[in-house]
Amino acid sequence: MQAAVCIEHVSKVYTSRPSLWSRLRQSTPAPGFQALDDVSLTIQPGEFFGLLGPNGAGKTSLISILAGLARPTAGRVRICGHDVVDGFRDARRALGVVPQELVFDPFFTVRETLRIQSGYFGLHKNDDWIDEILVNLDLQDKANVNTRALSGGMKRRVLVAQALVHRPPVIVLDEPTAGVDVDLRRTLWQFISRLNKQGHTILLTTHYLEEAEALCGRIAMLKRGKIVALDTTAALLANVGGARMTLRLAHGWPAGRNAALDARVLEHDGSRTSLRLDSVDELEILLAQVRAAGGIIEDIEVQRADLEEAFVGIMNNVTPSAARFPECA
Ligand SMILES: Nc1ncnc2c1ncn2[C@@H]1O[C@H](COP(=O)(O)OP(=O)(O)OP(=O)(O)O)[C@@H](O)[C@H]1O
Repeated sequence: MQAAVCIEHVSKVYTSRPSLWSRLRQSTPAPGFQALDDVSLTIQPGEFFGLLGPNGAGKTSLISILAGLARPTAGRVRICGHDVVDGFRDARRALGVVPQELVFDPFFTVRETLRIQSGYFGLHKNDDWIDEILVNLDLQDKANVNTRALSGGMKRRVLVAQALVHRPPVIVLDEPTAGVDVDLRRTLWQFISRLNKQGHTILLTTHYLEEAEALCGRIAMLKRGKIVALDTTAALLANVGGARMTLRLAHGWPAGRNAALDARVLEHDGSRTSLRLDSVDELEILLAQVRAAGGIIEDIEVQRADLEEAFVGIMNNVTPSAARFPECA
C-alpha cells in the first residue's frame, strides 16, 4: 500500500542572511539553525496520526515542508507518492493544511473565500461541498459575512473549511484548537473524525495532549528537531506504566539518597514531586522509601497515567521510547 505521507531523512537548517554590518566587517556568517535533524516517518492511508513536541521542536517546520512552503535541507517527502519538491502540484492537491496562523484576505466573505480557494484547485462548481463544510463546521450563518468581521474562533473554522474545499485525502491540522472554545472543539473533532472514518488521513499537531490521546492511533514525538518516540498511543501509554503519584514534601525531594527512587521521578514542580508508579502494590513501598530517605510527606495524589505522563517522561528521558522508523512503501 502506498504511504499517505512518507518522510525520509529530512533535515532543515535555517540559514540567517548575514547583516550588512557583518558583511562590511567581513565577519564569518552565523551558522544556520538546525530545526529538523534526520526525521523519518511513514503515515499510512486512513491513520489519525499525532505529531507532538514542545515549543520550537520543529513541528511547524516539518508541516511547512509537507505543504511545499519550505524546502528540506536534506531528505525527501512524498504525499500519496508525489514528491513535495519535484511533484509539487500533485502533492499539494493531495494535502489540505490548516495552518496555525490566522491569515485572511479581509475583502471577501466566507463563501467567496472558499470559492476562491476552490478555484486554486480548478474547482469551479464546488458549492454543494462548500455548503456541506459550512454546515458541518456550524458556519452556515456566516457564509455571507466578511471574514474580517469574524471572531477568532470563527476565523479558525474558516481556515479548516479552506483546507477541505478540494477534498484532500491527507489533512494536516497545525494546532487547530488553539484559543478555541469547547463547542468548536467538539464540532471540529466530530467532523474530522467522520472524515477520518471515511478514509481521510489526518496528521495533527497539538499541545492538548488529552485530544491527541483520544483521537490519534499513532504518535511521533519531536524534541529539538529529532524524533524521540514513535509508536501507537496504546504502546506509549503502556510504557509509562500504571499511574503517577505526586507528593508534596515539606523540605523538597530528598535527592541523592536512594538512586532507585530518584530514577522514578517524572517531574519536580516546587515542593511537589511526581513519581512513576508501575502498580498500586508499589504505593506503600515507595512511600516508605521516601520517608526512609528523609522526605517529609505532606500530601499525596495518585492519577492514572495519561499521554501527558508519557510526553513528560520521554522529554525528560525518563520513559523508554519505542522509536521505530519503518520504510516507506
Ligand atoms: N524561518 C525561520 N528562520 C529561522 N529559524 C526558524 C524559522 N522558522 C522556525 N525557526 C526555528 O526553528 C525551530 C522550530 O520551529 P517550529 O516553528 O518548527 O517549532 P514548533 O514545534 O512548531 O513550535 P510551536 O509548538 O511553538 O509552534 C525554532 O527554534 C524556531 O525558532
